Amino acid sequence: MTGPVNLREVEQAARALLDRVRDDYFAGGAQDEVTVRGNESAFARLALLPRVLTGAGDPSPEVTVLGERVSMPVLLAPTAFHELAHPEGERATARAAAAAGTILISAMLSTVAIEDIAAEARKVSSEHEPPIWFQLYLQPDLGFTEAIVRRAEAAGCRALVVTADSPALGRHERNDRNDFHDLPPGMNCPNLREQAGEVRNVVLSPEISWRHLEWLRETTSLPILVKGVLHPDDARLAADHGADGVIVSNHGGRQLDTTPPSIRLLPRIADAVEGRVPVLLDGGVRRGTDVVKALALGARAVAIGRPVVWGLAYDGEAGVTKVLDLLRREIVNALALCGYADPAAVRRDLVEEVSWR
Ligand SMILES: Cc1cc2nc3c(=O)[nH]c(=O)nc-3n(C[C@H](O)[C@H](O)[C@H](O)COP(=O)(O)O)c2cc1C
Ligand SMILES: CCCCCCC(=O)C(=O)O
Repeated sequence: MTGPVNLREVEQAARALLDRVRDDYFAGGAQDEVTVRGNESAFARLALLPRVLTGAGDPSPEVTVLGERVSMPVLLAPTAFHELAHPEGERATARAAAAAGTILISAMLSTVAIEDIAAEARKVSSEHEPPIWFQLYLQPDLGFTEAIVRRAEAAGCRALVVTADSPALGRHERNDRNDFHDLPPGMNCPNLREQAGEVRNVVLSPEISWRHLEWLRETTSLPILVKGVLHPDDARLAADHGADGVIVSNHGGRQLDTTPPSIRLLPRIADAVEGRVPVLLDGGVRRGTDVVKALALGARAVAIGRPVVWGLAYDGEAGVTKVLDLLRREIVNALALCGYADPAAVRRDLVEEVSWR
């Protein structure tokens, strides 16, 4: 294998290529970045306790998420502004996700229109429609929210992911230091056509509530997932309000700093929803063993954010493909070493708190 052999090496290679302002935007988090660091280090504080002589056979990492058969329990988390990482932006990401056979959660704040992202993904396979979900910041202007939902539906998106952890923007001191508050000239967000493509016209409002989710439930027949759930009661409320899934996420430590690492909250949330809806997780996933730990603790699948943009910055479509390929191989290897063939069969007793550190 030439080039990076794991996601950390892709990160290093990408970050060496990015200028300071873009690197800070992608890598950074809120305030002291306690949660950014915690998301990753929490995985290392969980140990794997493998079973032996299970005769499980060759692992297949395929899973089903909301009725979607995907090649592995890893989705691409929504991340904004891919043209900051590579000139092809979300076009390259969409092709890599489609080729890898997994779900791209396309950000509302993409630098390529959702129609063009979907068209790009379709170029990869004429046999089946590549699965794309659309991430939404619910806007107080429901007319605008409805218009963008209709665009996502018409583009063929198969689920909506409502980001619920953003009643305000987290305080990113790196961006303040770099005076980075807007996209560079020539870049915009074409999903915000009615808002002149301007990010500054997006409203992150503390008035958004469960009532808005109810409104969305009545407005669309697409499955809805609520992303950014950290409290078990909110996971229950999401299911009560008609959500079809929850994503345990602290936004990669970019919103409220000092929230717990998402993997720490996963078991409580899985217990709270009692199997009513699938639970997904993102934040700090960098290894196949991280994925297997999340499965054991109750996730149907995980999503990765920064590794995708780092893959994109490293080598465009090929870089994202590399990230997904590396992770897929690691998952197969981790499953085999743990004594499992089927990701859906992984049980909670595979994971233990580290007590020897
Ligand atoms: C550069 C960047 C941009 C992001 N943009 C969005 C976004 O537009 N909408 C959203 O819901 N989450 C966004 N996120 C959060 C991710 O969806 C995800 O929760 C987080 O990146 C997972 O952590 P990880 O980067 O450690 O994998 C963004 C994250 C990053 C790093
Ligand atoms: C005014 C909205 C800015 C959101 C930026 C995208 C995001 O969620 C992130 O960078 O994190």
